[in-house]
Amino acid sequence: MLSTYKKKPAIGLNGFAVEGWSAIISVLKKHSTDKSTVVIDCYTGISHEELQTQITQLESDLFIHTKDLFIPESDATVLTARFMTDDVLFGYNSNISLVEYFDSKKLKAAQQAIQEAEGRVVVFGHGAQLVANADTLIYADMPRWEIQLRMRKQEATALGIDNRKEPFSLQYKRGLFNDWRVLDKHKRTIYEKVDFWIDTVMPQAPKMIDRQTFFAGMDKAAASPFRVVPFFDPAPWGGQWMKDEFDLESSKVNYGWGFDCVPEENSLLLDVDDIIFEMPSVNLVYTRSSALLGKPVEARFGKDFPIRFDFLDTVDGGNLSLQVHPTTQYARDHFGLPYTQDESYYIMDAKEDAFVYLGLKTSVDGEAMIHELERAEQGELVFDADKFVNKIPTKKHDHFLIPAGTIHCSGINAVVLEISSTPNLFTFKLWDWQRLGLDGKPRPINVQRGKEVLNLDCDTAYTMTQLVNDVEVVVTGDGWVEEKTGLHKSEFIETRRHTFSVPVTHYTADSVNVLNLVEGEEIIVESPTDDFEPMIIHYAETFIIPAAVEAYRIRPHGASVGKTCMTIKASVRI
Ligand SMILES: O=P(O)(O)OC[C@H]1O[C@@H](O)[C@@H](O)[C@@H](O)[C@@H]1O
Repeated sequence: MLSTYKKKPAIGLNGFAVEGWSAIISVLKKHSTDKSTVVIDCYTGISHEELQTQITQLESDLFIHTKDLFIPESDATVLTARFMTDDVLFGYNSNISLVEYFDSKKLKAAQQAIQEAEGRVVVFGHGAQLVANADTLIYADMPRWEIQLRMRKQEATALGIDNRKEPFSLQYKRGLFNDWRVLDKHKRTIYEKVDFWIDTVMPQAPKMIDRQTFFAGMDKAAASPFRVVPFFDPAPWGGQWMKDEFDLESSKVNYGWGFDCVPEENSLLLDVDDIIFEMPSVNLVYTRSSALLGKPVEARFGKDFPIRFDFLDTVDGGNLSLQVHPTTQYARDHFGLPYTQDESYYIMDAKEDAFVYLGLKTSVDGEAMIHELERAEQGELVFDADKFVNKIPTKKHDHFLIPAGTIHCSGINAVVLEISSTPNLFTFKLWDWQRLGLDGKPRPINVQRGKEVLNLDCDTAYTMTQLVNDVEVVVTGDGWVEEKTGLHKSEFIETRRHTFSVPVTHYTADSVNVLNLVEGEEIIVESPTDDFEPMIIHYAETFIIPAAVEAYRIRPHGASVGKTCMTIKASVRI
């Protein structure tokens, strides 16, 4: 099948961009005099070797790598121990500042040496900006998805610690709970000062843009519909649907995950006069939060993008683990999360035998179920999910609402579009069907945590009335219908489904909108007042409308003209 799904969406603009190390070095040489201080700060995941080799071409009289000014690894381990915890999966959100990684004596000595230096000074590494007043400040950034790939290949060192030999889950835990928080906090303070941004996602094929181009990209993205770059990953339960539908690499055994809108992990592409510059999309959230999120959303969530869209493909795969997510208070107490992992499953596609496990059967003895789960965790019995949990047949366009604390999982042969709050690691697996993870080992089960958050009052009646297809028509017009499909009243996301064969006008109403074309081949998103360039969207593509857009119009386009299309739209309840 010919796929129309675009895997590399980019925001087009004119500006300054160069590619290749020799072009980058020559721009930097021109930009800095022989007596100036050039500072190259960076995120984790970059190749320190590649960068350092190239930077030495700047011919400095004094070269400082911040790793030589850091506290020893053993001290960095102690510094972060409280946030890393002993749990194999979960840490606690760190509040460490980057400056705490520096040995204060070494830092002072370096600053003294810089003052006394006569020629060009180059400072490179994490936190380089904290060492010297830069005449030229460069930032080598890296999207989190690429960092994860490099962690798996043991190519990414952590902040102040070389943990490449650790299992991926521990490397990721350190990134998520500590390093990325520390580095993001620092990056948020220097956006306005950075003269040049370097993209080294493709080894030995770097790109560089300047400050004006960076902000022009941010301004354009915050004022028009845009997409982030989706990424796909296999899973123990992964399926075959996305492979065909999105034309993914056929040699992979399966694809379970499709992350289509997780701005803290996805990339954003700027197409600067045909040079494609890749950066973490969270840069947009950090620099243009009020235009993107909307002021009331920013007031509540700060610079967090609160909505996540992703696909879970189990077609010819397996059941997800039977699981539950922490309540808000549990997530605060145990992980330092400001809000928890509330979810919903919108069914994109389903085979005849597809189903979802959701909520407890009426009259189930919750304590007895937990006891059996505990015994199953010990390998003493095979847990009989059907005895305790509602197994609900599902079809295309069903919407299941999954507030935290609800026992759930999608079964085999479905394609779920998860429309959820952003946190996505906080899954307490209760039962994993005696299956191994992709690494050949059983995945960690968390009945002990799960039993503390399970909502035992969520029985069949509650599930069927409150969590399954709680759909209400909001308004209809000639050729279109708008329905409210969720989420549950205890979740902060509102979802509206539009079924239409004619143009429909939408209003952001002070909240970022995230949409997906769940039916139909192609639509076009336009500004009723010509404020942004029209954007074409294909089946299953997720797209983001910044709150500042205010009004936008969607109509069937191309092959879909005259046909009925459907979008699902998520926004934050204000
Ligand atoms: O945890 P597994 O079994 O891989 O399930 C896959 C995923 O299911 C979804 O519902 C989410 O809750 C994820 O957080 C979870 O990880």
